Amino acid sequence: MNPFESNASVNMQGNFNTPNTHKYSVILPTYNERKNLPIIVWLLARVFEENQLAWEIIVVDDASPDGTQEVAHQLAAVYGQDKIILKPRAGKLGLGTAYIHGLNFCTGDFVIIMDADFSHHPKFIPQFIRLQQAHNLDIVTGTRYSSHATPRLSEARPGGVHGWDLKRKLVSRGANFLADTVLNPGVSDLTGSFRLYRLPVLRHIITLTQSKGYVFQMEMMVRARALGYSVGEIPITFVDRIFGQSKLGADEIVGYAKGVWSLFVGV
Ligand SMILES: Nc1nc2c(ncn2[C@@H]2O[C@H](COP(=O)(O)OP(=O)(O)O[C@H]3O[C@H](CO)[C@@H](O)[C@H](O)[C@@H]3O)[C@@H](O)[C@H]2O)c(=O)[nH]1
Ligand SMILES: [Mg+2]
Repeated sequence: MNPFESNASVNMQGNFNTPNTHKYSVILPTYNERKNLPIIVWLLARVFEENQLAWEIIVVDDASPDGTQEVAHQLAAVYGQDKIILKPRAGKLGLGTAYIHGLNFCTGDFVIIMDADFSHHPKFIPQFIRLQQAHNLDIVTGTRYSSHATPRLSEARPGGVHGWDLKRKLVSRGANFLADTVLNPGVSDLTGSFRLYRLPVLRHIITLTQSKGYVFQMEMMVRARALGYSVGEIPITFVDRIFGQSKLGADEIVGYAKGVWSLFVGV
């Protein structure tokens, strides 16, 4: 292992050694996240400021009836219009297209996509960034499972899930098992959506991706691997939301199986 790599992994938990002049854009898709948005924004701002990183958050709200957008406006007034950028849509158009929409407004060098309900804790972001920098990666993905990446690009400990019932755990495991077996992209958490992308890489993959809903994450990763982009994995603990409800329904599960099938036929 060269000294640069060993250095980088030793410092995975600490502060950055050299000034990081990159800018990080977070795309936060929201649907009825009025109670969660202020806290996730506060946590994100703290992580970025503590690590002296340039940042912005693009909130893509799909006309949430609970008043999420009013909260986003208030947050923009507090943190600055250049930091909290609300880019709403007229109705609930799905998670995949929310990322596509948000990406149009990102001005960073890297894009982080994550959920707004604390299932993806911002505390993991510095680890994503360190792994990306240590190996000049195109993508770093959070994993709730045991990493499939080479040990160099991951960590031995597995991630985890808290707060899901057995049915939801089986749906997630089954979805990953199905795509892993049929498409074999070599990434352990295909359905997870806590990821860091190099901006042009995300733009490239997103133009090829056809899915609209939750299946989007899986299709993005399968396409990234097929295109030869480098992917590292960071174990994360996914904690189910406290406020509000998941928007994953039976139609999304059917859409997922269809997505695996069309990639199998087409990739
Ligand atoms: N703008 C927009 N946002 C949406 C939509 N649907 C969901 N969201 C937002 O997307 C995030 C995730 O939605 P949840 O409803 O909380 O998803 P989940 O069931 O917890 O699913 C999680 O795990 C899945 C895999 O196991 C992931 O595929 C999914 O992305 C998410 O991480 C939340 O911030 C939610 O407000 C939509 O149609 N439009
Ligand atoms: Mg959730």
